[in-house]
Amino acid sequence: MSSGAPRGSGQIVRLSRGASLSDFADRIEANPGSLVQEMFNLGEMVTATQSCSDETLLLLGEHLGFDVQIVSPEDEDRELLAQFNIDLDAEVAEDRLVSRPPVVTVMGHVDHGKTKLLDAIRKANVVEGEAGGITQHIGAYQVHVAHDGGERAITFLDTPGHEAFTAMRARGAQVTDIVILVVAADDGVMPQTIEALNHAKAADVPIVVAVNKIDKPDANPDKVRQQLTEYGLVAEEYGGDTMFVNVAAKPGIGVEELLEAVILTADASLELTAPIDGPAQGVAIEAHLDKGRGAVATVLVQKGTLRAGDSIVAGGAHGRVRAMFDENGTAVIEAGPARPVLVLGLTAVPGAGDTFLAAEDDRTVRQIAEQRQARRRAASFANSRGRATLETLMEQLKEGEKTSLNLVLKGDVSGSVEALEDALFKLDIPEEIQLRIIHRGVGAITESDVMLASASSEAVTIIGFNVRASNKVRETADREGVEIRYYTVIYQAIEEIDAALKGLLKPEYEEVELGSAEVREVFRSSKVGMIAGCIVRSGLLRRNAKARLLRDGAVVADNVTISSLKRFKDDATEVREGFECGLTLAGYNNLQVGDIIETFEMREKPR
Ligand SMILES: Nc1nc2c(ncn2[C@@H]2O[C@H](COP(=O)(O)OP(=O)(O)OP(=O)(O)O)[C@@H](O)[C@H]2O)c(=O)[nH]1
Repeated sequence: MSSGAPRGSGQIVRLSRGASLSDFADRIEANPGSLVQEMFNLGEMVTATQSCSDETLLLLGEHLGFDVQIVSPEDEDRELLAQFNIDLDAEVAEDRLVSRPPVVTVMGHVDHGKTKLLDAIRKANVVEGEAGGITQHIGAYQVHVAHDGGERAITFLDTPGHEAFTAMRARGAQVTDIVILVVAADDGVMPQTIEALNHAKAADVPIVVAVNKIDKPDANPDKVRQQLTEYGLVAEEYGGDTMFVNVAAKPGIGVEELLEAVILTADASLELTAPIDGPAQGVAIEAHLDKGRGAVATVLVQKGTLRAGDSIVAGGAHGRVRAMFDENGTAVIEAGPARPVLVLGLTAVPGAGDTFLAAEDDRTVRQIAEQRQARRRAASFANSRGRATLETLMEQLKEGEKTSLNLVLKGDVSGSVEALEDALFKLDIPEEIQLRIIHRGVGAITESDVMLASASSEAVTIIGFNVRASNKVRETADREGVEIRYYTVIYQAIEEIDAALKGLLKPEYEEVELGSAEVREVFRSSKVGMIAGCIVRSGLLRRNAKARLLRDGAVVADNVTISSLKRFKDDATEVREGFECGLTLAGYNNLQVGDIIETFEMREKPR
């Protein structure tokens, strides 16, 4: 059956990855309907505006006699940069290369000690002797270790876990050189150990195994070595080529040996060099909007040197580097390869995994950013055309065809939102359920998020990852019947959403908010540390209750306890709305005026 679609004789048709039949029709000056008909004849039901797989586009091209070439987003970006005479992959003369530190990501099963290990490594920054200095979380940090009579640097990405790793890879950013796979010696190899290992293998990244918690009485480090041989990781002492190091992150045992193993692995299997001169290139690791400082992004320089004052573009954001800081909050004026720095001066928040580069002038970076934004808008428009609209979805729901879980994702940094989204789409979702992310963003949960959710359908849940909603927004949510759930651990969010999807969600405890207070004054006491003078804004505060601390709508401390509570000079067990009080938080000593203290209790949830 002929449908009137034109036939080619081998002409090249370039299509963006995920193009629709309509896009294809545009290129060959055909009627989109004719291509739908052709696909139907080939046995596939595809609508004109739906985003197509590579296979579909290639199949149709072959059938019609066109040489379809699918252009990946990375290729498109290369072509865009070429217009500005920028070539990210330009060959650099051997004598212009310098060796650079390895970049390491820590992965492993939940609770096996990734975070503790990252902390221990930070503290073991032996050469610079920064002990006592307070390092800030900027998404990455560098340590210096003594090696072979000299000094070597190692860069750590300090968002542990493979979610962030895969989210970056999904954007085409290959950042990690070495993976430290943490396995708790008392627990052994667990499902996420294998997952992490597979991610590292898929990315062709060498692994160093940190056998952790060897201080525990039931630790069995040899068993870990044995278990991992089944997955192709054979310890050197067993004749293999993977370095295993016994550590105990909590008391800080074996950290130097582990760092030594990282250096040895880098030297044995990688040639880590990069040009140090020329405009900087690299990857944005995480970014967020700061009330006072605007867009704040941590970038990892991969080539060249980034300098204060440089014009840069990161994803669709551009600007001039107003100031740069390292993980100790110290201002830096230049950053070479493998150096992570926090950058101020971008006009917008880039995504985690977005490439960044410095260019000649403001105009170039602005034009690159604008073109990227335009391309993204076009791509997301194409996607939304392909997806069912909310109306069609609601019709389906009414007809009982499909159930859907609609989510709005809000997080403190773009990396966490992406990691969450990525992990969500990897869930094994029952067929009759649709999972939709109707909106995602960085920052506190706002009135407009709630309105968006309530306008959509009944089944919208807002997920706050390390961010909260203000009392006012919460009231709106209650009124509109919009559910808001808060998480601080990706794994936990995923687990609960997974359970919700499968209709199994029956948490035994729920958080019941007691009240909130605003910090009006802070003072230090040599005896009890930091005291906050507060006014209770809603509900009540109770001594020994759990609390979390919010600053500009973001959670800065969670799960702390109100350790003392006073009205004037007297100890109080409770202080109610409208009253002033003084309090201290156990485990948190950096209170600031304007901070909001939210307190809550865990209560058994009625079934
Ligand atoms: N005894 C002992 N406990 C440890 C050690 N390392 C970590 N822990 C404990 O193990 C628990 C989990 O450690 P984390 O560092 O939070 O583990 P994680 O892998 O980052 O966990 P997730 O973020 O939940 O995936 C904490 O209670 C730590 O105190 C260790 O070397 N020895």
